[in-house]
Amino acid sequence: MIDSHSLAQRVDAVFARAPVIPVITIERIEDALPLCRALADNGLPVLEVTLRSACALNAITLIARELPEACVGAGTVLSARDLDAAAQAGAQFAISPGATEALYAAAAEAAIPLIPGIATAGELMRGLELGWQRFKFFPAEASGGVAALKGFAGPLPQARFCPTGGIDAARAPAYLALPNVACVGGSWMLPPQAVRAGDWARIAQLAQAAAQLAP
Ligand SMILES: O=C(O)C(=O)C[C@H](O)[C@H](O)COP(=O)(O)O
Repeated sequence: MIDSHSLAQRVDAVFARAPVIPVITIERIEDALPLCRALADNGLPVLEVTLRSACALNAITLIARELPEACVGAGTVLSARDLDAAAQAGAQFAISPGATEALYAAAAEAAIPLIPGIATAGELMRGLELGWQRFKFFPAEASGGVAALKGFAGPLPQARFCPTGGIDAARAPAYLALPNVACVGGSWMLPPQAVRAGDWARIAQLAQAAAQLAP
């Protein structure tokens, strides 16, 4: 059985560091440090590096070693194997778009906290039943957005969320104003053309604006 209170505290310590968690897919390992520096040095120290590219685990290792002031986590954690690989690589937390029984079972034994994804009240109830209280709400906009989170707060007030999916600078403040939202995730500060061009100044500027978002 997991220690529900301490798990929530560990996740809250991550969530408290910034209002926005950038969701980063690193296609070229040489981008990892300059890209993550542009984010971390401009107010976004919590980084979700998705396991969606070949170099993702190497990027996590590099960021964990070279940017100790950042807090790097693994995103797109879909299985027990992904969770183990993320922890081995040096990720400080793991985050998933959804959750399965196998993933919850592995997470109960893992060295790093898992932030499971939920989109419905039933999925949320299952996570709460297993002792989780902090979740990713994904895909946020498509799953009812701010109204859905307001709905969860009535019967299930102990749950707090990092909504992600379809959120941008314009939509983020309405989420951040909700009492059951700790922070939001998104990729809007990483326009693909800026990443491809290595335009770290542009990313730094968007990161600064995101870091200033608050309810
Ligand atoms: O890879 C995962 O684990 C995901 O859950 C997907 C990401 O969270 C979204 O791709 C980010 O959302 P956007 O800001 O809409 O780009």
